[in-house]
Amino acid sequence: MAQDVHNMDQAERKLSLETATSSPVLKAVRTVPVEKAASLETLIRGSWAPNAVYSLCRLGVPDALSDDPAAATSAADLATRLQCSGPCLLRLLRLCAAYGLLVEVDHTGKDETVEEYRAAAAVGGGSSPLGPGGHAGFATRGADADGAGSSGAAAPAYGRCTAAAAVTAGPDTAAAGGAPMRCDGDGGDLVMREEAGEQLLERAGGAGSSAAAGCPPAGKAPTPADAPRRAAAPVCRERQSGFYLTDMGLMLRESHPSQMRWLSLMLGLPGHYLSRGYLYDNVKEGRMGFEAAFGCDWYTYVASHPLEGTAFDKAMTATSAAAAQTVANAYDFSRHSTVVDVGGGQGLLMTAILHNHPGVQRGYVLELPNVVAAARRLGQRGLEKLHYVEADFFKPFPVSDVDCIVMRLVLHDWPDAEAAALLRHARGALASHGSARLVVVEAVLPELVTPGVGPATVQQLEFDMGMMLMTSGRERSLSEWETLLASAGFRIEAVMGPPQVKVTFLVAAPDRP
Ligand SMILES: C[S@@+](CC[C@H](N)C(=O)[O-])C[C@H]1O[C@@H](n2cnc3c(N)ncnc32)[C@H](O)[C@@H]1O
Repeated sequence: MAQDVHNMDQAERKLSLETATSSPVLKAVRTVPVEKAASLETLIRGSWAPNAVYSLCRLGVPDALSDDPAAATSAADLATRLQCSGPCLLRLLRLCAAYGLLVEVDHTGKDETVEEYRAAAAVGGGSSPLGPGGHAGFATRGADADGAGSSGAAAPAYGRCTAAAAVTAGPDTAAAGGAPMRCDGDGGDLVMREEAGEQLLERAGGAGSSAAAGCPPAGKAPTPADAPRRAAAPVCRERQSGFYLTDMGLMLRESHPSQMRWLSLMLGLPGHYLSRGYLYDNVKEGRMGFEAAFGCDWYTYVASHPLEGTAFDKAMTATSAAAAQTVANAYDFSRHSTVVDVGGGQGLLMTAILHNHPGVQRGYVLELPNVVAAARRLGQRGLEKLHYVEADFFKPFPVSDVDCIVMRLVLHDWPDAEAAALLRHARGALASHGSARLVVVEAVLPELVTPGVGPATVQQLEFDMGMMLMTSGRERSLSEWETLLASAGFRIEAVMGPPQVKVTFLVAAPDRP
């Protein structure tokens, strides 16, 4: 009979795997070390990071949270300001704090350690009032050491939790949908634990300690005399004063020049997030996952979804910032008089080219009408040479006799047939003199993926999945780039740039100028 591996501990699982592999029936099956199962589980579960950061940004946490540890805020206070669920926000903040990059918990307060809590509880005659885990950010001020604030506020009734529910969360917690504590008041030892974002005070066994821990027996209403006892066992005190933003978290603020917030919004909004659920359909049917999910292509979709459209355009700009300088510095655009950035987004790369190469006389950004409108609203002051041109790059370009065409992260959006069509239009727009060039800035995949490829290659392969799902596009190896470019009349002259994701660039010349 099949064993239930979910209920086995690691040793049992290993044994079971070994038994299975020594069985004559299964002898072809290799022994799999248990650690590999753990790695596989990690891979399967994946990371919550994109969704967590997206939610953080969408809620407005980076703008509401201080970056000063001294001004750390409880989740409950923050939730009140942001009008969201305190317990849920607490859990989200804890996860982000665990990721260790965006948010930290202030540990500098004077609050007691777990041991001190236990000692305090023992002095008061109770045991283990604090359950596993801290409870940072809960506004549990009802039982400060001096007893102040442990009001006999109307106790919410939770099952058998009656009188002692007077040990409630502070007033701000309630406003934030916070966590009143519950307790069984029938004489067992009391421990706190967390469940569904709430702190629970519950009976762990033993007798007679509940009152000492602050809970009168069930059915007995709290009396003023209960207050000092609650104070003696400080089950309700915050251990940590709250959360604050790290330097990296600061970059997620709306006003931060890096604009990285938009990348997290783009990746967390339905267009990107839901289409991942269609990976199977994409592979099974060869049909673009995005279209299976939304019934249209990505660019049609963003034209009628302004938040996603804006997030996409700004995310492109945000992730282009470093690359724009790299590209503008690494290739000598000053050899050309007219440069066109096809699908150039909001014009960041063209701006860098014009700044770095005063010899360039005119810079054009060819883009879809909605992107051009948004880019014009942004405005690039002092750049008279920069022109935004509405265009559909699947039609002949509205510019001609161009010295240099640059395309960054445009061709990877499209399958070979469309990419070749686009390239033919580019070929048609280039001047016929011998120095006209096409500069393609894209990732270059290895020809062969060997074991132990580095994180940059893994990232490229992940981008490849994204392209497949979102636009039927693809990342390409050098030989694939050669074939594609040749099909539109170009030959690669040079492969330049650091071997990093998306900043390798291919300089191509028309094969018959
Ligand atoms: C992946 S983004 C790259 C943007 C920019 N080159 C960069 O590096 O940040 C592709 C760009 O192609 C533009 N685009 C898509 N379809 C287009 C079309 N048919 N005609 C013109 N531009 C188009 C999109 O608006 C988008 O800005």
